[in-house]
Amino acid sequence: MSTGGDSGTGKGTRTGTETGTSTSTESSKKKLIRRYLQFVKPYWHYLAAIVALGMLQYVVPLSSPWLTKILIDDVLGQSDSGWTLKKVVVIFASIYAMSVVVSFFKSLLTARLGSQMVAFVRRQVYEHIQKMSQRFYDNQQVGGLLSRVIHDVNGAQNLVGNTVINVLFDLVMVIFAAFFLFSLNWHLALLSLWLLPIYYLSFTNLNIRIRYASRAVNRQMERISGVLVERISGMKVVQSFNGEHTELERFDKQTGRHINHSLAAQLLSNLLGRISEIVGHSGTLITWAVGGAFVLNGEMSIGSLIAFQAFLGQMYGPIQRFADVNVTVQNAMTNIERIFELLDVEPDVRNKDNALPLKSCQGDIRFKNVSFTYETELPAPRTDTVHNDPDLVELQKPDRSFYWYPPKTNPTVLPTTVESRTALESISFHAKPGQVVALVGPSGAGKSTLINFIPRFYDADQGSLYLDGRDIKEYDLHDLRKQIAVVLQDNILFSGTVYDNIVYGRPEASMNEVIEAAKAANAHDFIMKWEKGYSTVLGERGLRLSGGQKQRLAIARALLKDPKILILDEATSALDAESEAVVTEALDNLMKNRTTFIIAHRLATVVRADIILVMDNGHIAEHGTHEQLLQKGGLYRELYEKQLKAMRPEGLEIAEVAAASATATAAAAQAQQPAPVTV
Ligand SMILES: Nc1ncnc2c1ncn2[C@@H]1O[C@H](COP(=O)(O)OP(=O)(O)OP(=O)(O)O)[C@@H](O)[C@H]1O
Repeated sequence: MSTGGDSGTGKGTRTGTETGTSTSTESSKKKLIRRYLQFVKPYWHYLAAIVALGMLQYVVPLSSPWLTKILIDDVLGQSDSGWTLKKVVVIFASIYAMSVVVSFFKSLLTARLGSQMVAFVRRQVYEHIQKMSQRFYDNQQVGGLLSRVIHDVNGAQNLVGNTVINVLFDLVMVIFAAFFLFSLNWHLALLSLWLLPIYYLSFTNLNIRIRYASRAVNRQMERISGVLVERISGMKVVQSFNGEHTELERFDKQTGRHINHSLAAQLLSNLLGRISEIVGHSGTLITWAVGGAFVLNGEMSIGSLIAFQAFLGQMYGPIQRFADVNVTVQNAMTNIERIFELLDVEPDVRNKDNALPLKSCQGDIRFKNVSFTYETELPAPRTDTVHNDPDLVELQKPDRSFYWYPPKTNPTVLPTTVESRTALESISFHAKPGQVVALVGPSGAGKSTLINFIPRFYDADQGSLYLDGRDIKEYDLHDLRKQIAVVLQDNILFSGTVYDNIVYGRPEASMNEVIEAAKAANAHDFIMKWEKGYSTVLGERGLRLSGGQKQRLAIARALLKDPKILILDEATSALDAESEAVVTEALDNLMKNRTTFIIAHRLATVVRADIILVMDNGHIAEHGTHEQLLQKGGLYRELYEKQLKAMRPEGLEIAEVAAASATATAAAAQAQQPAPVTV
């Protein structure tokens, strides 16, 4: 076991690997925003229109103080400047009307920009995670991933949401307001704005803490969804062990932490808002006191003072609004960080640049010195808590010093440990086209791991795999997988109709081909017994079907694909005798003329296999045909006798069971002469 990671110095050191959603090396806020803008780029025309409308919208707050000044000094003060009450009111009315129309369209476009961008980003994230190998999924909780695809993508949208965009316009207005303030009375402007640097320092120093709290909020949300998805899918286990109370307690604890982090962010933001309020009020007080004195001394007109106050409001108003929406902004920034963290993880099973197309193949498979180690990345156990709770809060905090400059807010890397487990060591064998390779051996021996290399669910750490004499990594991954069908023990059927599930094997297949495949898989008859036949809708993961029915649909799906290579986890143990017979027949149909790798559970399969690989502790302990291995008297014979013993009815000797089993499989065995084993 080795440890890695960073204990929270704020330096993102790990780059993307598939062992986890490691932290992006993109560090600065600017880079983050620049990357984020790539998401906005396809919708630049919306953005341009929003900016144009935003500019128009600010005609109201910018022109109102001037018009008010004119109203007070020129119209009500009855100067002879040519302004009339009617003129001023008409201009006010036109500006207000324009503002309403502009606001309407701006909100409409902002909403459109947000929702289209969300769909675009979500698609990119989904496309990316589909490219990931199993190594990536080994280290992920489904709910955690969901949280990124749904929650973080939604949050990231807030950066182009109405409130935030308004704040950006507000900031532009601050510049205009400052200009008008200085042009009205620069002495007063300097006096009323001197508190701004204090606000800036408070802002930068509180902001980093808000960002850290937001990160903790999002990570905690990821944990909550991870556990929720796991527990909801395993509700049967929860209920059967009366685990509801414990689960609720855990949920309360997790959501409690989420609330605490959210409240911390809110509190900090609130504090910032109030500091900005104090600064704003102080500016206003100074203006009334000093500006009032100026008016009394005749150095300033009443209209100018009122206009000055209005512009000052437009200066401090946006600053305060920004402090208030800062939580949303910081949260959106951490959502974006988390999306990039995911997008930066490079898939470790990739297509070569000039990969060979593979239209058809013979199905000749050779493993040469293949070794593999699983690496599981886990959160480092905490040592500083009483309960050592695995999903406990963040360790990362900004260091405590007060910054006299804007502090860096690089994402931190959570400390992790990597557990390594060698699953296969130096595996070599050769399966000729059409041969059946049976994998037998004790639990945990490495049988499932071995078959995962053929469709490249994983790539071997050492050694190579050859298909028709070429390294499989040279072939186009998509083409390679077209040649292979996988039927697993726990076959997953998707929500949809029976037809949808079978045609998934080859989407361009005709209805007749689907029916033929279902017939060969012994599934047609039970499908036709249902009122809606092939249009019957299956529940999530095909829950409405029995184990045998599910398996036969999965076999039909594989048959429709018509692959040259077949991978089977032959699970018939859960089936009753009748189902086993029909599933066995379906499997036999499926295996015809294909190179088949089968994790064999039934004696009949093992006996008939061309090559039996007896796996033990990541090695091939023995190999050969059934007879050869029996004669050898090693691990295979031991396993074989154990299985016979388990099958033995009361009072029957092992030899008699073996004879019965041999008779049962004799016909099939005769049809298929064992081929010489080449290992
Ligand atoms: N995703 C994984 N991450 C870490 N270790 C794993 C993973 N999958 C399997 N292992 C480990 O690799 C070893 C081989 O497992 P594998 O599933 O290949 O065995 P198996 O022979 O198929 O067992 P079984 O017959 O019980 O299914 C075991 O020690 C197992 O704990």
